[in-house]
Amino acid sequence: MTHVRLEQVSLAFGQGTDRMPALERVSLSLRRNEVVVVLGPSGCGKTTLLRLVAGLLPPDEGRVSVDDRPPRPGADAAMVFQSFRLIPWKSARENVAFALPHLPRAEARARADAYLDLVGLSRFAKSWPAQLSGGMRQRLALARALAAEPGILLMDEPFASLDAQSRELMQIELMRLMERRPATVLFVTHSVDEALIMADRILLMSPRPGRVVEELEVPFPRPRWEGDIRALPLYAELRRHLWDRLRDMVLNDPGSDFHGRR
Ligand SMILES: Nc1ncnc2c1ncn2[C@@H]1O[C@H](COP(=O)(O)OP(=O)(O)OP(=O)(O)O)[C@@H](O)[C@H]1O
Repeated sequence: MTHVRLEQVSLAFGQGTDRMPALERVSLSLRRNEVVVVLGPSGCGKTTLLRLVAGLLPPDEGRVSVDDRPPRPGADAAMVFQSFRLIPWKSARENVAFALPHLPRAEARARADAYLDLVGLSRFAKSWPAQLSGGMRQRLALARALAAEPGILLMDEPFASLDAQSRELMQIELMRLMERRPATVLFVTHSVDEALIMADRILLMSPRPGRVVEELEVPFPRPRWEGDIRALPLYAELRRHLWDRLRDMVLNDPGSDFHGRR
């Protein structure tokens, strides 16, 4: 049942007296096909956490495992970034096919087309990234990640650079995609609303060093795009609670620009 596990993971960056702990004794487990959102202020180690799960960084202490084995970089998980990271001189189809180097070319193109169709970009297979809107580029980045058919999707503030409307539409799009192609999702955001809309479970992290300070099951039924869960009294209550905790963390963090401001 447990897909991803971190046990007492600590990690520091830098050397000697400049050494700074980024994560301290972080333990968590993700169930298969669960959507877990990591919410926390800047610098609390959210991106570092994703890189550990991807197997791109080894922990200094503790253990990271995927299906009880060390994570295999590039094989267990695919990442989606805020900055899209598309190749500007390749078409949409080629951008997706590029993520499938192990497949024969014709098969990679066919798989790319299937995933472009899944995210509603079939008509734009031959377009360059620069010809697409921000929301379309993010859908393309999502198609590229999904085309590798990963068991784990690691999403680093994927919708943060989109306008408010595209962001809400992409949240719904991702939820719909996850119903058709389930994956274990670890999703990083600064947005309390995004966390409450997307998550089965929210992990709240504190900064310097990053620790998981609270775990919250999000009880709203799915699908969440039918009706507006934001109108529910429980939504307002959870939102308030998360905001209060985030604000206190930032105001009490000597490393924050907002330290001490009330
Ligand atoms: N390669 C690195 N070398 C040195 N320090 C690093 C490195 N990567 C991260 N850090 C430091 O580790 C801490 C955690 O960084 P991380 O990027 O994981 O935080 P984050 O929560 O994702 O931040 P943000 O919300 O601002 O993106 C920060 O203090 C950061 O400066």
